[in-house]
Amino acid sequence: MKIALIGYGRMGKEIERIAQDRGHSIVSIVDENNLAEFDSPAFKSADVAIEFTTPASAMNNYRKCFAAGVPVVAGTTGWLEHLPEVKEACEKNSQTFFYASNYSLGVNIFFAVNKYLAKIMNQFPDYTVRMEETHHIHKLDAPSGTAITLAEGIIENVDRKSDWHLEAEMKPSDVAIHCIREGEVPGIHEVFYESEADVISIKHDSKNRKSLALGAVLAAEFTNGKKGFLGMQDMLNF
Ligand SMILES: NC(=O)C1=CN([C@@H]2O[C@H](COP(=O)(O)OP(=O)(O)OC[C@H]3O[C@@H](n4cnc5c(N)ncnc54)[C@H](OP(=O)(O)O)[C@@H]3O)[C@@H](O)[C@H]2O)C=CC1
Ligand SMILES: O=C(O)C1=N[C@H](C(=O)O)C[C@H](O)C1
Repeated sequence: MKIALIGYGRMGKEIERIAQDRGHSIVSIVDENNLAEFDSPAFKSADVAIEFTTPASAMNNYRKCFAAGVPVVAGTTGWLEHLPEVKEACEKNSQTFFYASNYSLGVNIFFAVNKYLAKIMNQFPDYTVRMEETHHIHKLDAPSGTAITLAEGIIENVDRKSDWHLEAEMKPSDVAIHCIREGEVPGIHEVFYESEADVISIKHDSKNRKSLALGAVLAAEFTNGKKGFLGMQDMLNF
C-alpha cells in the first residue's frame, strides 16, 4: 500500500519501519513543520494516512484527510470531543476512519479481560474499583486514551459506576483514575478491585512501541477497500 504518515515522532518512526518491513511504501510524511505536504500530489496519492500527532492538531489533520479523500488510521488520543464530527463525515460523506485508543494486541486482549472481570465484580458491591496508568513524561493528555477505554468497559458492566474521573475529582459513582508521568515508560495500565478482605488487580505493561505500531499498520491494511467508522472490534475476532 501507499502510506502517508502524519506525525513523525516516536510512533511515526516506529510505524515507518514496520510498514516498510511489510512491503508498504511511505509516499508522504506530514509533520508540524511541513503542513503544506497535505496539498501535495504525493499525499493525495496515498491509499491511507496513519496519524499520530497531538490532541490539539488531530482533528484538523483528519479534516485535511477527508478533503483529500484519503482514509485515516487515527492513533492520537485526547481529541474525542470531536468524535461526532468524524462519525458524521463517515456516514454522510462515505469517509473511512479507523480509531483505536490502543493498537497493541496485548492491550486489546486486556480490554476483553477487563470487561469479563467487570461483569463478575458487578455482583460484589463490597469491592471498590479504581485504575492507575503510568506513561512517559512527554505525554500531553491525561488520562490516557487506553485508561478511558478501560473505564468505559467497567462502566458498561458495573451498575454502581456511571462515569470516570481523575482521582482528585471523583464521586462514589465514578471510576477513579490515577495518572503517573515518569521517565520514558511506554505505558502501564492497572485496574484494582478492593474490599476489606483483599485486592484483585489486572495489569498490562508495554515493553516497547512495536506492538502499537504493528497494530496501526495492520489497521491500515484492514481499511483497504472499506468505508465508514472502524475499530479494533471490526478487525479482531474476539
Ligand atoms: N492509539 C495508540 O495505540 C497510541 C496512541 N498514541 C498517541 O499518539 C500520539 C502521538 O504519540 P507519539 O508519537 O509518542 O508523540 P510524539 O510527540 O513523539 O510525536 C508527535 C509528532 O506529531 C508532530 N506534530 C505536532 N503537531 C503536528 C501537526 N499539526 N501536524 C502534523 N504533525 C504534527 C510532532 O512534530 P514536532 O516534533 O515537530 O512537534 C511529532 O513529530 C499521542 O496522542 C499518543 O497518546 C501513542 C502510542 C500508541
Ligand atoms: O502517549 C503514549 O505513549 C500512549 N498513548 C496511548 C494512550 O493514551 O492510551 C496508548 C499507549 O498507552 C501509549
